[in-house]
Amino acid sequence: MPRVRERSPYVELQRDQWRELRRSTPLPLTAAELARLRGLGEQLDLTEVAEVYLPLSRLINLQVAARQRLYEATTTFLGEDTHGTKVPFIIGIAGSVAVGKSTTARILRTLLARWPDHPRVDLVTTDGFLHPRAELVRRGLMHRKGFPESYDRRALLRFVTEVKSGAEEVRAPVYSHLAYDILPGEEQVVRRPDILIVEGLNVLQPGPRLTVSDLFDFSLYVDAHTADIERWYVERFLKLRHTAFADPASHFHHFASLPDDEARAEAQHLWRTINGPNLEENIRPTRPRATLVLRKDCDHSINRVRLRKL
Ligand SMILES: Nc1ncnc2c1ncn2[C@@H]1O[C@H](COP(=O)(O)OP(=O)(O)OP(=O)(O)O)[C@@H](O)[C@H]1O
Ligand SMILES: CC(C)(CO)[C@@H](O)C(=O)NCCC(=O)O
Repeated sequence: MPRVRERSPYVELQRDQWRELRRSTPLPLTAAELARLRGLGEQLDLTEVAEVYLPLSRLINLQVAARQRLYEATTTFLGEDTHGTKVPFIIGIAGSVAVGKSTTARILRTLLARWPDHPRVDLVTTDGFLHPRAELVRRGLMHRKGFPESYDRRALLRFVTEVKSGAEEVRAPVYSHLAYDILPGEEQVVRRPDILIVEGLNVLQPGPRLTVSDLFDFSLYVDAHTADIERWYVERFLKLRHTAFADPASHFHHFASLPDDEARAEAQHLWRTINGPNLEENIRPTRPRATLVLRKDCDHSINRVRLRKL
């Protein structure tokens, strides 16, 4: 049985306990589809989808229905009629750079969209809400990319508020890792999804005013030991030399021809000066706020789950 910590709002489950909670949820994904969703360096296989992501998909499906009933309770109280309106269910996914958030987000998006009750699932990453490079330079923030102040937090809050309010069309800016900048003129359009997933380093940050996390109906934190995440970051950087960095248009193209030891030193420098401090100072402190923490082992596999029950 799941172990319940006394006087704790959380319940911790080992993977073999968690996987039982899938019940009869079917696996609607093939190995080929999974390969397309898997990020560079991720190890995730169909067994992990079945054992970890299907129970999660079932839990969220139950919570979407419950959230709708809660919304209807408030409209009844106000003496209004919902006219069958559904409020988009908002999911936040937080965690360090290189922990595998974007793979988690893509898998979850695909699985949730296969339930007949909520087929329209959109995914946005907060990368699009980074200030453009010129603005970061102007504010002296080029070495703080990914820190809370490097984002246009007001624009992100406005975006999610509009989606949740049922706006017909809401637009988000688009970031490119290749350009290391926002792409001028490009946008992502979101049209009344049943579920919106918002993935980003700092999405669980609280604030003195309303923040985007206040609009989340469910949130996930992808967690691992810092030393493992640093290693994954450096290994990914080494691999990117042969893929993304090889493109002459890449901001990091000058790293493509670096030998292993020099590339490793560059990656470690970026980690130790930017991404590591951001994890310790800003990202990990938000972990207690997440509805669910997915804990990864040194080989990327998810071995433990912590659910906020209360
Ligand atoms: N400099 C880069 N050039 C090209 N692609 C990159 C670069 N950095 C990261 N990527 C790719 O972009 C994707 C998302 O990376 P990003 O840094 O936004 O998220 P992350 O949090 O580091 O990754 P993850 O999703 O693994 O947690 C990853 O699949 C990664 O391979
Ligand atoms: C765009 C972010 C902030 C988040 O995805 C990150 O990938 C980033 O660019 N961090 C800055 C340091 C680095 O290049 O890894």
